[in-house]
Amino acid sequence: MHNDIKQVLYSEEQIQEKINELGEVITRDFKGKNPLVICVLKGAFIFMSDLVKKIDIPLEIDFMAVSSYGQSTKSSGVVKIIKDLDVPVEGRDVLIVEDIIDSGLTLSYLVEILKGRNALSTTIVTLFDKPAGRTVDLEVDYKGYILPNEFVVGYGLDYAEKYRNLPYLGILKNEVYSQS
Ligand SMILES: O=P(O)(O)OC[C@H]1O[C@H](OP(=O)(O)OP(=O)(O)O)[C@H](O)[C@@H]1O
Ligand code: HPA
Ligand SMILES: [Mg+2]
Repeated sequence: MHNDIKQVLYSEEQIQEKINELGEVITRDFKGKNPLVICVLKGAFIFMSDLVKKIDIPLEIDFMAVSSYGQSTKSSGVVKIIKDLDVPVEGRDVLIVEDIIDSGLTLSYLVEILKGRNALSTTIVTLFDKPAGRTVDLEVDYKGYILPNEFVVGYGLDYAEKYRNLPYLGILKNEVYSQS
């Protein structure tokens, strides 16, 4: 285990099991459709790559980079688009792939943008959900694990851009925050 981590919440194996389950359900629910699967960068990049391998229907992928946390453990409340999609979403069934939903601000903003561009449908899949952090109403279609109200890192999630490469999800030691 990394020296800055005080507790592992979900191991690599547990995460893969959950992704297998999510992939099966999504495969069943999207049969006959050709969804555009959107990865919300950066955090969702590992989940996206593991999940699409478990979705057994034709699909296309695209990427959008947004950021609201910066170097902090609290959302700035302002969601910035850093990279937009390459393809139009008009008339498409869109599946948005997110690593974590906390306040809900990032996704409520994204869903509004995609609806404004006339997506046929918008569906959300998140690997982790922190319902206690929510400040806006958001309907989430598929959730992996429900988390306690703690700042977590690993499996794509960062603190100040670090720890994304940890293969598990963990909680940082308190002194890591106080040092920065
Ligand atoms: O529900 P919210 O409170 O909006 O939080 C969730 C969002 O915050 C994180 O992204 P961040 O803005 O840190 O960018 P990153 O993915 O590049 O780390 C995470 O990856 C989600 O996209
Ligand atoms: N960890 C990392 N990034 C995040 C979190 C978290 O707990 N919540 C929202 N973005
Ligand atoms: Mg982040």
